[in-house]
Amino acid sequence: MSLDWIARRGGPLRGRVRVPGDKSISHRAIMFAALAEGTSRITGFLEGEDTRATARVFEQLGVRIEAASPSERIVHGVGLDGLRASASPLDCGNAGTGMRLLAGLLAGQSFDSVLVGDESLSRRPMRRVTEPLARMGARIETADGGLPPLRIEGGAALNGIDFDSPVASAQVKSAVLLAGLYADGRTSVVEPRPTRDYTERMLRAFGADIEFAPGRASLMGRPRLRAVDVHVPSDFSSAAFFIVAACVVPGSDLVIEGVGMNPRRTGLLDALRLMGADIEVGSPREEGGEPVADLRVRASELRAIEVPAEVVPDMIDEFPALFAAAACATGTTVVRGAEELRVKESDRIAAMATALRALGIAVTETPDGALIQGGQTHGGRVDSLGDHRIAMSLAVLAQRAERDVSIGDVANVATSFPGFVELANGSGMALAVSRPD
Ligand SMILES: O=C(O)C1=C[C@@H](OP(=O)(O)O)[C@@H](O)[C@H](O)C1
Ligand SMILES: C=C(OP(=O)(O)O)C(=O)O
Repeated sequence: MSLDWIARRGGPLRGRVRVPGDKSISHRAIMFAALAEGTSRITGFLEGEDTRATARVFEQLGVRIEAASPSERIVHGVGLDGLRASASPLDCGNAGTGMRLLAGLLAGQSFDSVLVGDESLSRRPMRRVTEPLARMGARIETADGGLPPLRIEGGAALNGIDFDSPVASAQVKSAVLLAGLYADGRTSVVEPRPTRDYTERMLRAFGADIEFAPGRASLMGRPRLRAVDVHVPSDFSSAAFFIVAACVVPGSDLVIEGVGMNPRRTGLLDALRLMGADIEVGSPREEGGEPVADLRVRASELRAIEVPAEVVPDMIDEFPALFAAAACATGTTVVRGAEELRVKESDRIAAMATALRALGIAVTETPDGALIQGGQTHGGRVDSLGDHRIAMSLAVLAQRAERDVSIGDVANVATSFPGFVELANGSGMALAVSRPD
């Protein structure tokens, strides 16, 4: 069913909010708990469509998972060799993370599997994982052009490799490491720039023999994984929409509680501070082995910047929100080295450039980024192209628009951020849901 929003200038953002659990950690918690021996309890689990799809896949593979209460899962692990074949294809929905990590994990099984996804996922490149996995001995067939579905042949004998990844991607690194769990010997990955390290941290917590440092990881095959409880912190990428909204809506003073602050995720804070944002990191602490904090954000006048290349992977999912901030800043913000944005749920450079222009903001696209000239946002009709992060970023920008902004095709916000509309309205934004047909 098609779903639109009508967003308009709201009041200042005030009070305290808590956003849902981290998507990357929730996917991995289900996967590693399923492969462990014993029962793991996951709290703070993201009740999003992406992570629920991953849980359903493991149920199809014979793992019993109880939804004890909202945001809680009890996973009855089956051990490294306990998964069973599924008679039907495994549907990863909209989730690149789900499909790419599962490709590595299923390459080491004794049975065949087929991974499918929705229309958006079916357009996303999979050779970046199937090529290194083939070097390990995996047998995976893609559709033409290296696209899903993925047909994975079971029974392949995998060997560990030294993989020099050409792309800074936690999904690629993780796919190789997950296949490495089933490989003979050691599997090592080196990255061109460090990416999020949840796979490494969690595999260690589950008992794997793994060494890692920013930009590199190395694990021994055939470990014995033992159940542990996982607490999932709030997702920095979901907090990002509230951070930017509170920066740009005059008079705002908002606290976002319990936000995951893994340094491989917080590049947006660096970028916004360079732009003159007023963001305080309060009560830094550790929860479930991850740094978390309460962020207090007050409105300020933002200035354009050139986003430093080294923070790009640390804010890869935050660029749509940064584009919204740049549209409200004085001067021209320059983004480079972010070509990965073109292969996300949508081409996020093109999607944001088109939408911003429709709202009166001058944007020049480049192959690996954009130049965004801050200015007054008009009203109008824009399309999120079914991309959750584009939809939420445009809703934030609309808080500074002269007139109503109608945002098309927003249903996929449920993949990463169930309850966004209610939380946004509760904090002071103005967002109404409409069903055009
Ligand atoms: O490993 C992960 O959980 C993710 C890695 C990133 O993708 P890439 O690995 O393609 O950069 C990110 O964009 C995605 O939202 C989640
Ligand atoms: C890119 C994203 O996720 P995935 O790759 O898992 O679809 C995202 O959530 O922004």
